[in-house]
Amino acid sequence: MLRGAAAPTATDEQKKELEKIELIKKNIGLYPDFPKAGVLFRDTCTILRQPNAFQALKEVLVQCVRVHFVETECIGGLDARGFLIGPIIALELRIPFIPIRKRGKLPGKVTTEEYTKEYGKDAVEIQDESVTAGAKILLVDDLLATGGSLQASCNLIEKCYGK
Ligand SMILES: O=P(O)(O)OC[C@H]1O[C@H](OP(=O)(O)OP(=O)(O)O)[C@H](O)[C@@H]1O
Ligand SMILES: Nc1ncnc2[nH]cnc12
Repeated sequence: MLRGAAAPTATDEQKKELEKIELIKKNIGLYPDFPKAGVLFRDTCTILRQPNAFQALKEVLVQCVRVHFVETECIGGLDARGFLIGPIIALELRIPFIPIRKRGKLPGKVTTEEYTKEYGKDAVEIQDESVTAGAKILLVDDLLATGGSLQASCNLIEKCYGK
């Protein structure tokens, strides 16, 4: 910024976006010591009880994909809470939604990846037939803690030759 120039002000569009983000944040439930001592559990499902907040979430995420992830060809969602958010984005963008599930839930030929999370171990799976080689898949979930679930899901996509 030039010395003496006025500080840039947010456009009306940006202000609306920030209001939506505030509304979303306000509607996330906080539960200390769940499911075990020392974990602050952020309950994103509380957003779904407030249609205005849920609508704002959809709009913010769809806009984010349109602006920042323009090459997206598929949305991949993580079990279970990524299934609440991913499909509404995919439908709005008219692109496929691919579920990444916990071990043992998907039929047919699957690829598996094990990982460690904030409070335990787990494994995720994807149906091999759901990934076209080279497809650009944007992964969606409600929350990052250690990042283990998301990293494992990225590994899965790469094992199946997706991007
Ligand atoms: O970044 P991480 O440490 O991997 O943690 C984040 C993940 O943990 C939660 O899911 P969880 O595995 O508890 O499953 P759920 O959605 O079925 O409750 C959350 O919805 C993310 O998927
Ligand atoms: N802190 C947290 N809140 C909600 N879900 C979680 N999954 C892993 N860590 C979590």
